Amino acid sequence: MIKNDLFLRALKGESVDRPPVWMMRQAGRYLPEFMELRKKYDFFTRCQTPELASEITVQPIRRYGMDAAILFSDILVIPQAMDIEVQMKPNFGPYLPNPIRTKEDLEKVVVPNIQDTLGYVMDAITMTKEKLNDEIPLIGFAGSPWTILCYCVEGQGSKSFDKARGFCFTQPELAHQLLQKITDTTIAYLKAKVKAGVNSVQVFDSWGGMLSPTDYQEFSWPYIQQIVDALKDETPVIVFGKGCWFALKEMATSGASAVGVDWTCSAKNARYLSGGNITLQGNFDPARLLSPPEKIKTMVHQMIREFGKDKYVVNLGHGILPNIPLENTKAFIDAVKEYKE
Ligand SMILES: Cc1c2[nH]c(c1CCC(=O)O)Cc1[nH]c(c(CCC(=O)O)c1C)Cc1[nH]c(c(CCC(=O)O)c1C)Cc1[nH]c(c(C)c1CCC(=O)O)C2
Repeated sequence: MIKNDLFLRALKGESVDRPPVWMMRQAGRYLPEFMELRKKYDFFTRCQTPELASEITVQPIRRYGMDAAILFSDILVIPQAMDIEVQMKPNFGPYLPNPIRTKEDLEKVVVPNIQDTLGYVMDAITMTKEKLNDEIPLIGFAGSPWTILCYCVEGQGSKSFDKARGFCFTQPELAHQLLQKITDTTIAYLKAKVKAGVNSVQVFDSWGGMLSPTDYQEFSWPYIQQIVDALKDETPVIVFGKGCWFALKEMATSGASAVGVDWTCSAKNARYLSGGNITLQGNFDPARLLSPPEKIKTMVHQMIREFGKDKYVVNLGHGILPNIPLENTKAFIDAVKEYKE
């Protein structure tokens, strides 16, 4: 039994005294204690060593006391497990030297055995659960199949993922085959995470907003729906799509427990588009955390009033930026804890 279950109650839609709070990318580069470990170990060593991954996961909790922890890992461990080489290059980001562009490339992509390839993630979950000692829930995550395809085809990060989108329109059959392989792997992966002890999972469709609303319905949404269908009876599922306000209705009626929104969609509009009944999560502009702490508190209280304290999880609209002062993050979290109707 988890002592602080605010987050899980909000996902169930129960009434709470104040909404729960966590931050996307809360285990990250804005924390000096994270930067210390980053000096000593490269990115995938940090992901693959359960002692390090679990330590990094609890670092922000120790400092700020969020209402949920998110396991330190990356969405790109999935392509890695599928035999696609992924490097994390300093000052560059993800780099996949052999991107998937042809039928031959696709044939080499495997749907792996999860325990053999990603067993280290399950070990990190076990170790993190011990460290958290049932104080707060632990969130597991995966990228959406479309967002993973973006990296697999583009071979690196991009502002618009032109090659990935081009692949879908020039070779749609291959695109669907790749999306299905990623989906099958992701479902098995998330089920293993639940078995290992995570209390909820979030699907990050970080690049869903690169697609037109019509193409989203072909290349992204059906695969996320498969994941929700496969997981929803085992754990609460959160679907977050960056720039995907147009899909809020599908998301809200998919069987997911909550839907994440970014800051380009107002609370009012998000409630309207999602039908008004589902738990929403978001959507503070990450750059707003550069405001003075007192201002942050005012803005957070305003945001809670706009979303309403119930059926709401306070979060950023995307990941925290590396240059956010520590006291500003503290102001964000404290503002939620101090909130009173
Ligand atoms: C698109 C995406 C990726 N990874 C992720 C996404 C989806 C969420 C989002 O859109 O922000 C998800 C992710 N990546 C990481 C987490 C950890 C858990 C958390 O605190 O939220 C999560 C949930 C750690 C990480 N993943 C990465 C870092 C920074 C690199 C480092 O620590 O050396 C961290 C803390 C590396 C990464 N990983 C990825 C990129 C583009 C980069 C490099 C860009 C950058 O530097 O920010 C891919």
